[in-house]
Formats: sequence, structure tokens, C-alpha cells
Amino acid sequence: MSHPFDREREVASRAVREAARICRAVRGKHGPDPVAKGDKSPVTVADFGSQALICATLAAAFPGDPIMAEEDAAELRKPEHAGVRDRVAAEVAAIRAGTDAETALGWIDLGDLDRFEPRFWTLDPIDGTKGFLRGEQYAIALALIVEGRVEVAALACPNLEVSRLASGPVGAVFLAVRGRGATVCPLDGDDVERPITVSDRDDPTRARLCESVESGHSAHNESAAVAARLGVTEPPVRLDSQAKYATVASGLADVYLRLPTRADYRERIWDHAAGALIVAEAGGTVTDVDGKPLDFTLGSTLASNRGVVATNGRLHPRVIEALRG
Ligand SMILES: Nc1ncnc2c1ncn2[C@@H]1O[C@H](COP(=O)(O)OS(=O)(=O)O)[C@@H](OP(=O)(O)O)[C@H]1O
Ligand SMILES: [Mg+2]
Ligand SMILES: [Mg+2]
Ligand SMILES: [Mg+2]
Repeated sequence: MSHPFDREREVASRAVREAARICRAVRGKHGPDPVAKGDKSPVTVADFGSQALICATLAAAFPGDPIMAEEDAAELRKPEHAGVRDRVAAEVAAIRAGTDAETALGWIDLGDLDRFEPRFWTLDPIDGTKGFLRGEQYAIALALIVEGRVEVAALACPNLEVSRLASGPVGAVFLAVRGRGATVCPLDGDDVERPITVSDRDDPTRARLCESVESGHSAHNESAAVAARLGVTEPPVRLDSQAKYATVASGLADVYLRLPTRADYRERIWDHAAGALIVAEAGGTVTDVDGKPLDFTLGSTLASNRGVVATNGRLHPRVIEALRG
């Protein structure tokens, strides 16, 4: 039986898998060549290559769909970055033979949507770029938003173990369609997908928390205070990227806290759309720190939300209460 968004799910899955290949290739070869953006955050050959491939795939499959992606090709067009541009073009051509630099830059710039649309994709070609540079966790995050609701999510986590068992393969793809549950399957090979669910833990003192590695992205001192109020004794697991959502969705952690470090920072929608649907479809709950649902209708940021809290659902009210102090 076919369902709405079957094709979108299949295309999104294929797109993030192909992007994971370029990320791994860039890491495997000669270092990722980070370039500092205007806000001083890093972007690499792999971020650009991933965005180029995914935008090309989406444009071919859904020509009318706009894409709101994190990166753009402006820096790559500057003469001082000709070396990076040539590497991006070469990495893209290694996967899509015959692609020239102008074509690759044009694909990157397909992700230039900057305002809300009734139907659009949002893409983080590498979420957790700092994790990618450290050789730790990162994710390729793609989501389809229709009428302000996330309908489809695909999240590739190339360094996440599918089953945290020693024998589990490294690299996972998480998929979700609203109303149809969430699944995981290995990034490599063609193993079957299996459904995932959040944990059923309801004792807050035993909650397993996870948070960002970077203290600039989430206030570690405040999450420690929240943990103390809940009576949690285990230290939080720190991992980069939307791998945190995947960890909660698979029941390996119970709570993801992302607490604002500055009053003026607005979360970007591509940092949350895919992960939030995957947790919700695995049976969990995602809100901001005030307990409000995330609002994806306001353009590129979650302008009416502060921070993010994702839990297994059962613990959500207790966590929001603990956040109130
Ligand atoms: N001040 C501040 N507060 C909150 N979030 C911020 C902030 N600055 C940046 N960012 C965004 O954080 C994204 C990475 O988040 P992570 O959870 O992966 O951080 S961490 O690497 O685990 O520390 C990161 O995504 P990528 O750029 O895709 O890596 C940024 O969009
Ligand atoms: Mg970034
Ligand atoms: Mg990101
Ligand atoms: Mg990114």
C-alpha cells in the first residue's frame, strides 16, 4: 500500500546516504579544509559537497520544492577560496562524474530559500561541523515541512553505532514520516529498517541526559543544575549534532537538553526539524525550555522558542518543571 510522502521518504533517505559518502571521503583523504564563516563558525569541503549533492537530488525529484539550507556558495566564489572550490568540485565529481565547479556551486545555491513557504525542505548538510572536524559525531539532516509541520525526516549519523553493542555497525540512518513512526537502519549495506521507540523510564533520578559538546551551544552549568533538581547523579553524555535526538529516539538516552547560552540566540530550523520529528515519531516529546511546541512557520529560525528539550515523553513534565527552577 502506498502512503502520502512515500516518495519523499525514499528520496530523502537516498540523498542523505549519498551525502554521507562525500563526508566520509573528505575525512578519509586529506583533512576537511575548514573555512571560517562570517560568524567565525567553521564550514568544510564536506559541508559544501553534501549540500550540493542533496540539493541536486531534491531538485531532480521535486523540481518545484524550495530548499532552505545552512550553507551558500558565496565564500566559494571568492578568489581566495579557489582551492576549496576546486576541492568541492572534485569531491562532487567523484560521486557525480562530469560535474564542473560552476554546476556544483549552482547546486549549493539551490538551498537559498530564506522565508517560510507552504511546502519546503530544510537541510543541514553537516550538523555538528565541529564534531566532524574532531572525528566525533555529526549528522546530515534533511526534513520536509508542509504547512508548518515537519512531515518527513531523514538523518544520517555516519559515526553513530546502530546498536551500542560492540558488534553494532558504525553509521546509521534514521527516518520518520509523521504519523507512521521512526526507524533506523545501518548506513552501509541494505539491511532492513527496524522501528525505534523511546525509553519507558519514568524515574527522573535515573534519567540519562545528553547535551552538546560545545558549551557555547548549550549551557552546561544550567543543565547540571536541572539534573541536580531532578536528582540525577549520572553525568550527561555529550555528543555533537542531531545524533542527540537519534539517541533519545532509540531509547539510549531519556532527555536531550539544549539550554540557551545567550538571550539573543535563535535556534536554526535545520538544527532541529529532522531530529524533532524522529523523536516525536519514536514516542517522545519535543518542546522548548518553556514547554512550548517548536514553531517551524517563522522562517529560518525558531524565533518564538527558547532552547529545546527532547525527552521520552514520560519524563517531559518533570524536566520542564525542573527547568522552572
Ligand atoms: N550560540 C549557539 N547556541 C546554540 N546553537 C548554536 C549556537 N551557535 C551555533 N549553534 C548551532 O549549533 C549547531 C551544532 O550543535 P550541536 O548540538 O551539534 O553542538 S555540539 O557540537 O554538540 O556542541 C551548529 O550547527 P552546525 O553549524 O550545523 O554544526 C549551529 O547551528
Ligand atoms: Mg554551521
Ligand atoms: Mg547544524
Ligand atoms: Mg551545519
